[in-house]
Amino acid sequence: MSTRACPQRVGILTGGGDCPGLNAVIRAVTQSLLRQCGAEVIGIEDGFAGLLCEPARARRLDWDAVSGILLLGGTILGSSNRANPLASAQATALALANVRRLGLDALVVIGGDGSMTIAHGLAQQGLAIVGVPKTIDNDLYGCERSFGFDTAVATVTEALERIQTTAHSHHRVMIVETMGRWAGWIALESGLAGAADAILLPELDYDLPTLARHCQARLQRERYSVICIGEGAKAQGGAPTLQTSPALPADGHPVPRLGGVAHQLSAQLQPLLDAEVRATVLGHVQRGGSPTPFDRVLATLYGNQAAQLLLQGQFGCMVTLSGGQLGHIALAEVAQQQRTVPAGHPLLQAAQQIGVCLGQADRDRAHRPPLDHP
Ligand SMILES: Nc1ncnc2c1ncn2[C@@H]1O[C@H](COP(=O)(O)OP(=O)(O)OP(=O)(O)O)[C@@H](O)[C@H]1O
Ligand SMILES: O=P(O)(O)OC[C@H]1O[C@](O)(CO)[C@@H](O)[C@@H]1O
Ligand SMILES: [Mg+2]
Repeated sequence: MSTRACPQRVGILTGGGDCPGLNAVIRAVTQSLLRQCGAEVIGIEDGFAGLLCEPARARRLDWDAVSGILLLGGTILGSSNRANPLASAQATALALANVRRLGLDALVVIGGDGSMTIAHGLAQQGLAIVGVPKTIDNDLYGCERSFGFDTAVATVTEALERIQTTAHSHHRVMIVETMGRWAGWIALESGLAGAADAILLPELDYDLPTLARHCQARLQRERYSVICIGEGAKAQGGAPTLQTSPALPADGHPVPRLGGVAHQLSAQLQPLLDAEVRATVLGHVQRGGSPTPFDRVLATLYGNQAAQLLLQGQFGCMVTLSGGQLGHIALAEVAQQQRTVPAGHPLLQAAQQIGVCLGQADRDRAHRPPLDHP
């Protein structure tokens, strides 16, 4: 982290997959800077893709530009989860040249782990950067809550509630697949909130016979079952379910595209159960729509905190929430890291203790109720 004089012309971009609350951050950064030091705020369009255009695609953000956007989902600036200024020396040079041409003396990068890795690389080249932790996946190192996660959990929870009633009516086993890449936070929290009988995470490879026994026991008691599975989950000894990605641009960094594990699991489970199995992949609906009140507040706090760091001349860092307190962490610590669900996390313990199947043979069998359980 470094300290310099307070910047007068600040760029802001949104990188990675969009998520609810991006506009709330853009608004808070802009309003805070305009009000506190009259800095000019320049919005870069489509994330790092806009910074890699000749000329860069950017526009000025004033009070009017950010008025009324707090409630809006998505990002008024656009985003890209494919462009990468670190992919080649030419791309890095172009990004740095564009920052100079735009006259920016600092840049706010609102993004996830990939965007923070890029931000760190650019900071190492001398750019004054402050990061803001964005992602529905909640997988950013050093930060206990990224904005967007709460809204995604609310959306998945509502979906699980709806799936419960149709599962009950048709006496089916219903599998609901969430996003989250290699972190199971969305599946875990929404699975608990939406009363899933089994929660399967990328962090805990599931044992198919254990899961089948759990569902079968549940079918005999309740005649239906709901499984919530994170897209990065896999069976013990199996491989993650990947989609074919469209061709990347020449300067792109390949990020595997997940999705479809619910259909794999459905095919694995069906022969083992006495009920029909169905799969629902929730997909991008989890990223859309207006942020929850919690995410509006969190995103506003994060945006304002980013502005305060800029005003203090604190760069090369990302805003954080830790122990419920706002703070910041060096980008060097965040880059190339992911925050997955650790073994023994209190939510895992609680889930297992109340009888939710996590697909783990020994633990779940020890607590499996007898088939004639009332
Ligand atoms: N390990 C990495 N090193 C360098 N660049 C990366 C890395 N991982 C991802 N990127 C690049 O970062 C950009 C955004 O990555 P990614 O799609 O993971 O989004 P993100 O910012 O992490 O947000 P989210 O994961 O919430 O969508 C992409 O351009 C990708 O090429
Ligand atoms: O928009 P795309 O490229 O399909 O990305 C989907 C991925 O982005 C996220 O929504 C956010 O990182 C992941 O949960 C998901 O795997
Ligand atoms: Mg990411």
